[in-house]
Amino acid sequence: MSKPTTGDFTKTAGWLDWYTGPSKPAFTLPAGAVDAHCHVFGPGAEFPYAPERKYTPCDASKAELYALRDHLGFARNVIVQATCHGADNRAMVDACVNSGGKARGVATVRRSVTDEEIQAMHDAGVRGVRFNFVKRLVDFTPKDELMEIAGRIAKWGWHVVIYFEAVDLPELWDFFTALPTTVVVDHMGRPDVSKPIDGPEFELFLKFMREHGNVWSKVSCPERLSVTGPKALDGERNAYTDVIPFARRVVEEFPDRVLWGTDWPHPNLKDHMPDDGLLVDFIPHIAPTAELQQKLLVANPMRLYWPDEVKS
Ligand SMILES: O=C(O)c1cc(C(=O)O)oc(=O)c1
Repeated sequence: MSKPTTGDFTKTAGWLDWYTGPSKPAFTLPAGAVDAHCHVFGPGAEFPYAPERKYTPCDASKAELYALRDHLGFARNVIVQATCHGADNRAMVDACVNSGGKARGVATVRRSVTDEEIQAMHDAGVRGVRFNFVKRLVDFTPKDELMEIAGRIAKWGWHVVIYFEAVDLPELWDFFTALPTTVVVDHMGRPDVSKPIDGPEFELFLKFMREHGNVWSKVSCPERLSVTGPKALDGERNAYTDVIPFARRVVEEFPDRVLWGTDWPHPNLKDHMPDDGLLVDFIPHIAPTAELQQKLLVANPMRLYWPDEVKS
């Protein structure tokens, strides 16, 4: 792949561009595998970044995303609205519409969104909204506004994707458990993997899933969560070993409510940019059997995003 462009925007200082030469995974993805968490950025010249954004990325276009999908062996993508586009969903919607039915989307909307706009996004392939509670990424939105949005999108059968950090779960608990839809947690609720897996923080996350059958989790982003590495670079096929017990625990306890995604183009990484092929090789460490892999990569995302294509 060629080097990422940036258009007229100036990238955030220290920005790490996505990796242009991903390896072929050694792990063969099951047929029909879905990369259930990835983004597009711009291109800024066509889809400008939002004025309220907290970072300015390099561009990551739909064509580059489709090329990565094919290279890694995925059949489909779920494209999650990135915060650098605010509530302007045009880049994400454009990437869904032009995918030939191979992409679904998750949008960010404000209270002012109209039913007609929701319907148009639904027709384009959007199936959820994202509520973000990570303070470095977004300004605060009142919970009553979010609850109103959740109530409205439920009519389209959409779900709510939530992004938060583990330390904030106690404070957000009552709001999350009151949501009326399926709720999908980004990146396992960002556990601190240097803390014990049986400690109170991760235990609270497991209790959240255990006591609420509508809560799903993405077991993604080991490259963000890992403290000890090793990094998914230079052929390393045993990367991010400190994240494995956490992700595997979630996959094994809740095999029917987990999703996996590359998180390409990996916004805001500070330390290194992983080789996406080696990230795919992380999957069998957290989903060690063919049955778990089939659920994580095919059956679960198909049930949530392409239910019409699932034989009952
Ligand atoms: O941790 C992050 O920085 C991050 C940012 C975004 C976004 O800006 O939308 O999405 C993610 O999945 C992760």
